[in-house]
Amino acid sequence: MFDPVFSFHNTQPTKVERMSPQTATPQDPIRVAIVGATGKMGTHAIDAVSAANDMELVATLSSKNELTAITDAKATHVLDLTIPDVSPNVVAFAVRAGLHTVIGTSGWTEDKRAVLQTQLADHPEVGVLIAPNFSIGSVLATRFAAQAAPYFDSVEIIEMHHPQKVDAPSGTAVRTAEMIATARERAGVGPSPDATQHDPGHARGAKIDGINVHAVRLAGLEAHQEVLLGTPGQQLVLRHDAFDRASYMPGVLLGLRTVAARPGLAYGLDAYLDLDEPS
Ligand SMILES: NC(=O)C1=CN([C@@H]2O[C@H](COP(=O)(O)OP(=O)(O)OC[C@H]3O[C@@H](n4cnc5c(N)ncnc54)[C@H](OP(=O)(O)O)[C@@H]3O)[C@@H](O)[C@H]2O)C=CC1
Ligand SMILES: O=C(O)C1=N[C@H](C(=O)O)C[C@H](O)C1
Repeated sequence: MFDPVFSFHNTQPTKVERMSPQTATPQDPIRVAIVGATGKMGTHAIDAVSAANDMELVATLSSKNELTAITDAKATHVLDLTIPDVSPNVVAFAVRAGLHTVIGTSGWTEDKRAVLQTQLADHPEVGVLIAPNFSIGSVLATRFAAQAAPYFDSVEIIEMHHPQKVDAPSGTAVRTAEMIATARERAGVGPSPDATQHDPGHARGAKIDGINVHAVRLAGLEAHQEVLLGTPGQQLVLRHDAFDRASYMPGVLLGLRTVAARPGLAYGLDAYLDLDEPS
């Protein structure tokens, strides 16, 4: 049944909506510490968490703070919006402290996720969400791309971002490539045809799980991605545009509201959404 607490549209649930059906008493507020609070995502997240009446913003950290500020503030949840080199350290601290953690930071490679799994094994009650993208449009575009990918000979990804972005390719592009590769492998579809033999400057992009990913950094852009799918005589283009960081905030709140009920590691916000598996 539809649960308003899990709705993308409901960024302001009332206390009544958050009552447990068993006890019919309001739940304690979610005590959130934001790490990376001075950043572009962090400043939006401060507003979103502060405006949510089922949450309390108890700590805001930047590179200048010790992580112990999180536990000093008695946070129950950590929202990590930092940089790829720092995020694993923040998350390891949070998991050790038994705090549910939502990660928006990019750069969570398979190796880093494996280390996190071992850390979580010692804290089985803790929930962690790695969300490469919090916006519903992007999550759906990635799912649609994975669904379509087995039906086309060729697939390539172009991600386009603002020039302040420190990592490439984007976490969203990596996740999209992984899901496309899995869907094609399950369907027994081989690699995209490509006669390229000489490419000393890597003009064909990075290969992520066998999928070519191209990264553009352009002043004036925010966060955009196209998945190009081609087969003789036709092309399908799946494009998502995030024009504003406000697009991520319903997903941030959904993650914070859900993570405690999902112990262990979830990868991708789609894990918290009721979506059909791509075929
Ligand atoms: N999942 C999603 O939907 C989205 C994810 N992102 C990702 O979120 C991350 C943050 O993006 P954005 O806000 O644009 O980045 P910014 O560069 O604007 O912010 C980075 C933040 O990290 C902080 N930071 C840096 N080093 C440390 C440290 N050692 N300890 C604690 N905090 C530190 C910075 O603090 P200080 O001010 O002190 O330097 C700053 O607050 C990126 O990985 C980005 O790709 C972005 C958009 C959407
Ligand atoms: O740095 C950004 O801006 C973004 N980062 C995330 C990523 O790496 O995919 C999400 C979105 O693309 C915006």
